[in-house]
Order: sequence, then C-alpha cells, then structure tokens
Amino acid sequence: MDANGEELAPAVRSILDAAHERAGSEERVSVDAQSFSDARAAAEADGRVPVIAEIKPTSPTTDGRRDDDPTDLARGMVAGGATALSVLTEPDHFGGSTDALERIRAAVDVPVLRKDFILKESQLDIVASDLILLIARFVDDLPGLLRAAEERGFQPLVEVHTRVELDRALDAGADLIGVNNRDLGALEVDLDTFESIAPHVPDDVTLIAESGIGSIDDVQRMRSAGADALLIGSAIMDGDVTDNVRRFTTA
Ligand SMILES: O=C(O)c1ccccc1NCC(=O)[C@H](O)[C@H](O)COP(=O)(O)O
Repeated sequence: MDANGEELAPAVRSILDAAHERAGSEERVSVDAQSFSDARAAAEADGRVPVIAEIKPTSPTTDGRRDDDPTDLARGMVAGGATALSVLTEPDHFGGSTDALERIRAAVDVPVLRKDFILKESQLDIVASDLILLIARFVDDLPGLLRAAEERGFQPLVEVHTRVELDRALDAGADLIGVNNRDLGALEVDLDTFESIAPHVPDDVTLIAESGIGSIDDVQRMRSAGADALLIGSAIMDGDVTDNVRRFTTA
C-alpha cells in the first residue's frame, strides 16, 4: 500500500522498499540548472515537438536490458532533436546510476532530468541535475520537498496520476507538472489519464504527458489534449534511439 492506503503492484512495492533503504547525502548539492523552459521554447521555435527522451536501461515492464554506453545513447537522442533527457538513476529495478547521469550531463547541452523515487530531502543531494522528479503519490511532505529542491537550484517536475494528486501539486506550488499515464498501482497505461486531467491544469503550468506514448498518433493525441512536452522512454529505447527520437520530434 502507498501513503494513501492504496494497493501497489509488487514491483512498485519493491521499488519503494529499496528507495526507503537508499541513503541520502549529508553534503548539500547546489545546482546551476539549464532552463527547461528555454529549451522547450527553442524546440517550438524551430518546429520540433518538445520531447524529453528517457534513458531507461530496463524496467519492471520491459523485457531485456540495454547495456549501451549511456553517453552514446544520450548523444544519439540529442542528435534526433530531444529537448531534454530523462535519466533513470534507480539502480535496482531500472539499471540506472548517478554515475551515468553525471557523465550524460557533462556530455550533452540539453537539460537533464533525474528520474528516481525520491522520498526524503537528503536523497536530493546525491547528484546534481537540471530537473528532478518528485512523485506526488509517494511524497508525504510535497510542499517541503518541492521547496527543498528549488532551494538547491533544481527545477522540480511533480508527477501526478489523479485529480487529487494534481490538486496537491498545485497547492504545493508546482509550476512544472507531469501527468503519468501509467498507474503505479496497477502498472497499467491509459492515455485517457492525461486527457481527463489536462483540462484542470492552469495555463501558467507547464504540462508534460508521460508514459505509454508509442506512435505518431499518440504524440498528436497528447499535444491536442494540451501537452507542452512529452516524456517518452520505452518507444525510444527500443531500436535506433536517434531515428526514434526524430520520428517523435517531427510528428
Ligand atoms: O517503466 C516502468 O516499467 C515503470 C514501472 C514501475 C514504476 C515506474 C515505471 N516507469 C517510470 C516512468 O515514469 C516511465 O519510465 C516514463 O514515464 C516513460 O514511460 P514509457 O514511455 O512508457 O517507457
């Protein structure tokens, strides 16, 4: 069960148990972040769909694992027109690492999102990134963690899946919100999720559609429903990452 007493898929329960065990750092990180808003505006100005391309070596819902050098994948995604990169740093279930994130951030000139299951303030300090994911469902003190992330210079991306979580994110002051089409309780993906939540998001919030985007039709559907940017993982990691990103950024 999560903090709201709702059932979670066993894989997600295991991810959270590992996240609770993972140590933070005692040394506070300070980030000089590259602006996601500027990167998105640049993409729109030259006619690219703003895509956050995700480096996800494996996951509980993926068969197999990609062992390419993460910096090669990152450079390939940027060559395909990615506006930003999302890098899994969760080691036990996604094959990610903070070392890979550091190397990627040094290798590319686009903003990099740290994708992990952050539950407490000290876990913010493990590694610097431009953006950082906070999952509303799993964070008890969302306003506190959001503020702590901003104080360090991160641009926090607050992920929601329901209207209740959206209201929590807005009340906490989030101005960059991702709607995850994947239900982390059941691990089912449904693009209707974004379509049902997007109309309730104020215009001054930057809105990202996450998960389950696998085709040009999906891109157009999420953009029509109000997505300012799209976060795409599996459909990019499966095959040639440059070609895959280009297909989505030119959709
Ligand atoms: O991707 C998974 O299998 C997964 C399983 C359990 C918890 C979270 C999971 N994914 C995290 C994500 O948010 C996605 O990696 C991201 O939104 C991209 O999704 P997709 O394009 O569907 O790979």
